[in-house]
Amino acid sequence: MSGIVEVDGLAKRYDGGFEALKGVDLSIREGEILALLGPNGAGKTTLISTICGITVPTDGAVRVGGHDVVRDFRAARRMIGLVPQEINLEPFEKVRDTVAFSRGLFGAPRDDAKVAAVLEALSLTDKAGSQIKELSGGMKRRVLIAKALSHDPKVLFLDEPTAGVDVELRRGMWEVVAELKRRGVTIILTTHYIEEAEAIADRIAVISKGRILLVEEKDALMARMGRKEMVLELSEPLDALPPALRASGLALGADGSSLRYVYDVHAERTGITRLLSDLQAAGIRVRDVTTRQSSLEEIFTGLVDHDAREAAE
Ligand SMILES: Nc1ncnc2c1ncn2[C@@H]1O[C@H](COP(=O)(O)OP(=O)(O)OP(=O)(O)O)[C@@H](O)[C@H]1O
Repeated sequence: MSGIVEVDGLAKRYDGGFEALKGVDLSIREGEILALLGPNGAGKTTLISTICGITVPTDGAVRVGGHDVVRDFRAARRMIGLVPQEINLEPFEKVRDTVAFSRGLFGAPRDDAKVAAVLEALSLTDKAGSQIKELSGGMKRRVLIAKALSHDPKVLFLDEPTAGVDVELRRGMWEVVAELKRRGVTIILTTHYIEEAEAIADRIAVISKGRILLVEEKDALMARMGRKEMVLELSEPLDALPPALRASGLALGADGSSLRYVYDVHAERTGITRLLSDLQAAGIRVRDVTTRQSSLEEIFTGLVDHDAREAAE
């Protein structure tokens, strides 16, 4: 089944020779929330603006709802809403008017009920008659989304929707995104905040240096992350692991003063109880125990670092 957005072999070389995208393939499913994670300069904005038909690719193609974004720009663009990172609103304009104006830009006929419905979806009904300058930062961001939704797009792109906002506003924005998904909008968001991807995305794509390194269901990724590492600091260092403990999955640290055990937190049996009694039986005394969970952050950093090392070789 083809996705609502199909990206095939997309490449972008800017004037001056810099290759911002090096053959990106991506299929975005209707109704999903896809988070695009990547370090600065990875190509996130270039990818989004190429999908939106604002940047012209050097190679490859993008189809949105079956329309080629270059050859059939207008039809493709009508299906897309784009929320920029910067707040670029006219301070004296009224909320209702700015949303209605955006709709007009797409050649959509005037439709007050539609504008009212969009404002309602973003909890801006009370502010419809307010001037932009009267709004808080969080409300202004919601107005940007309302403008992007004014022509009823099927796919919404959010470029860093919560960059530089406080935790409370960020959570408010996540609720807005969840509500839009419930209303059937497909959402692609770029973010630097890994916990943001963790909180709201159905799938996660990691991009680095113009290439997609991974696209995976968040739940599958979380299951992969469901591994924990337990470190046992020993009262007395060991020269080697006693034979009775060799099959236990324990690894002795380089200086012999700690043991490491990796287990799956979701497993019915983690093996910890057994391990502790085996240690006691072997006469090994433990001074301290710490556990740590591998996080999406580590998976992400590991992927990007590995990519950087390969590039350097
Ligand atoms: N118009 C341009 N001309 C030349 N190079 C460009 C142009 N626009 C972007 N680049 C370069 O392409 C690379 C990718 O930029 P892009 O903005 O797509 O990255 P990004 O992942 O969105 O980064 P950030 O998270 O910092 O916004 C960067 O190295 C950038 O300097």
